[in-house]
Amino acid sequence: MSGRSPAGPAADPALDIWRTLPIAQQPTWSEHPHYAKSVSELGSRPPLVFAGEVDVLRERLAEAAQGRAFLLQGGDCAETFDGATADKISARVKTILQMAVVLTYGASMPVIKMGRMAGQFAKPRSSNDETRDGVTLPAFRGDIVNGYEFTPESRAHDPRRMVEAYNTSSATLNLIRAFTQGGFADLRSVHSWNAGFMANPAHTAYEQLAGEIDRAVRFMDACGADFEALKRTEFFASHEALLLDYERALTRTDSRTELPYDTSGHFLWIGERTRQLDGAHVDFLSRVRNPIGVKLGPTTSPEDALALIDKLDPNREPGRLTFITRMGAKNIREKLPNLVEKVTASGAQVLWVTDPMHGNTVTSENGYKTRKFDDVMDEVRGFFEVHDSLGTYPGGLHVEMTGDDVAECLGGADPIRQEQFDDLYESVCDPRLNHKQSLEMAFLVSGALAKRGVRG
Ligand SMILES: O=C[C@H](O)[C@H](O)COP(=O)(O)O
Ligand SMILES: C=C(OP(=O)(O)O)C(=O)O
Ligand SMILES: [Mn+2]
Repeated sequence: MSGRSPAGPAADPALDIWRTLPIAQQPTWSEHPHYAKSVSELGSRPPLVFAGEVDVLRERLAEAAQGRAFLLQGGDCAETFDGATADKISARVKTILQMAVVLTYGASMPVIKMGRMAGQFAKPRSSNDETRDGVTLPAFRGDIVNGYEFTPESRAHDPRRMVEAYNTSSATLNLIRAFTQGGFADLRSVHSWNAGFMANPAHTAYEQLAGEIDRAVRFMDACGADFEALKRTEFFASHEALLLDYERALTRTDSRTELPYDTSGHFLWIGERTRQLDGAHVDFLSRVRNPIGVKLGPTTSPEDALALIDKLDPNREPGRLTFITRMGAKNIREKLPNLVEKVTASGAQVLWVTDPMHGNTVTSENGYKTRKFDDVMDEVRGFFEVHDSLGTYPGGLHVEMTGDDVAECLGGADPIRQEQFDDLYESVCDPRLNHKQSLEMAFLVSGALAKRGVRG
């Protein structure tokens, strides 16, 4: 792969300007005895991704920004060290590949496959603390910062966890690369996995679409399509670039271009809670060459969006900037049009993606953080409606999902009920769509994409 990065963090002093700016949602560990050693250890480790791969992704996202590809980005809210098992990783990759086949058929265009994987370990929180039975401890901020177990030892912020996050990301990425490059991703096998979903009587509504995909695959086979080439697929890694100690230490100068790339993942996004225009996150990410996403919640003004474009994509380069809107089903039809209109009128060509999860979180009657499948789908429909009415392109889907049979989100055709939460709720942060709910969403979105038709 081209784009080797020399060892050691990039030396450019501009990459440290963020240290002088207001910064939200960081651990308190700079005085920790292992802080300096952990950061320097990360700085000497090999990059997790290569600059050349990052450039390929930027080109793919540029296609999507121009209406010629669709982004599917999915994975855990919070990956965990214990959850990095072969079974769980492969189930998640498999589910994303299954969803992608269904979406590719509906969209009649390439689907860019991206995991919230191999680095999604840091969590912004609403509160610094958590209280249980009268005991207050620091909130869980993701395995890269502290442990989920509710004890003072586990909840203490420990910088050595950054090195463990790197090692876990490396193992995860190694397995993802093996799966997606080693024959596992063969289009025919991926399609055949969907037969399991279709065998469930709850899913008969999707029979026609599944039948059409089946005939299309058999038609390609009969025509002698080069299935050798379809045995491999591109798969990109992404996470929220929240923990700037980690991101900075993994930023390297690309030997081809002499430009800085954050080699912790191909695509990095700035969260809703850390997108302050004069804050550390926007500054740091403005200085790396990776494609960048920004989450936009319902309070985002068009002026905010335009200022973010000026800072993060001053050259108006398609593929550089993705806006991931997470408005909530109740808000999207009211709030999104103005943003899209003003951004489009400015001449910027960002990629618009919907995150239908984070604006739709509620607490179930029995006390679990959950989301209703119907609300999630309503936001997706609203996203399509808004873009259709403005003549702009709804370019992707960002979801919290797993390949496992968990019960965390309510509803779906084979409905999850809150009574199942006690036994099957596994997430350490936000509720994810389970395997079946994820596939169901893919069928529904595929139908919506097919209805739009290919618009040149
Ligand atoms: O994933 C997103 C945030 O980290 C999460 O929704 C915050 O959750 P909290 O409100 O429970 O802190
Ligand atoms: C923290 C997240 O989202 P947001 O920044 O949109 O709240 C997330 O994607 O898990
Ligand atoms: Mn989340």
